Amino acid sequence: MITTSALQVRFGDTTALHPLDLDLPGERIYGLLGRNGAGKTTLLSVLAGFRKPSAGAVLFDGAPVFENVRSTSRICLIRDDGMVGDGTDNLRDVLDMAAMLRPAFDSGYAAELLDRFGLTRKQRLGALSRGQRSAFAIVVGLASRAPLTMFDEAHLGMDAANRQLFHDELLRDYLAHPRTFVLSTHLIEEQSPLFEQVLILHEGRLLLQSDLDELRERGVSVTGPAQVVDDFVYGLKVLSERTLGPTKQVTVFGGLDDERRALAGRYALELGPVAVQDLFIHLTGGVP
Ligand SMILES: Nc1ncnc2c1ncn2[C@@H]1O[C@H](COP(=O)(O)OP(=O)(O)OP(=O)(O)O)[C@@H](O)[C@H]1O
Repeated sequence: MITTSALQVRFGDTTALHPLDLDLPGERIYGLLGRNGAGKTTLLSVLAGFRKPSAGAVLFDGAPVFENVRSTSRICLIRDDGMVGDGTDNLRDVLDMAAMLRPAFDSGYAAELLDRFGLTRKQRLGALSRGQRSAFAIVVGLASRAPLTMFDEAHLGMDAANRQLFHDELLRDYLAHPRTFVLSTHLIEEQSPLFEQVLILHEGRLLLQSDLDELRERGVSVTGPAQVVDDFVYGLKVLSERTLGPTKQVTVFGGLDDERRALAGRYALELGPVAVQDLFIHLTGGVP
């Protein structure tokens, strides 16, 4: 369980995090979303004990995090630069070091993942491509089996197949070894199926904490013949529209009452869950 109380981070005149009270029960997968500069990296850094808060507290399973080795050995933050060691180290050295520092590190699992990402232990960290560096950082993050594992845009540069492998492995290993994951991402549609809960930070404040299912019920997608859809959504709050030939899909904010649902049935319109990305853009102020 992670708890923050009145957690604040300031950089000179900039307040990156306004007093923040969070309660994140353990053994869940959290998605951390926010526009550029919203405070995601700052939050993850203080949760991991990399940075001292300007005020307030962070507790992991009831114990403070900053300068507390007992807590930090159980927390793993993979940063967006993917640098999990010194550039001159080869991957074997980095894995050996991680195994030494992290009580739950599984070297066999790391070897298996390394192989699946097409990496070898002899490669030098500094000589990996951007996507390979991210893949290696993910190997370290997953094999650490840290009770709190956080990935800050860890997929940067990875191709679609490797991102899929990351998502599949994360889910598989989470089910086999339940622990808490926090994933910060801008790939909202791609990663949201992984999330049990979504946190949205906006301008250094927690705008929303919601189960994914509840979030998706905040809107509806309506699909059908363009003119029928336009008539149906008249007067509703439209978040986005997509047209494909004669077919149109419109995302509306808010639920539909029984009368409107019956009407949709009568006109054979297809109703579906809302795209999290559409909601996110709406909730964080729309397209500039
Ligand atoms: N070292 C720093 N010195 C000064 N200001 C900083 C520093 N790090 C972050 N900030 C500021 O704090 C705010 C939050 O930054 P942060 O990196 O946490 O955002 P983010 O949500 O991770 O953004 P992005 O999605 O662009 O990575 C921004 O206004 C940023 O300019």
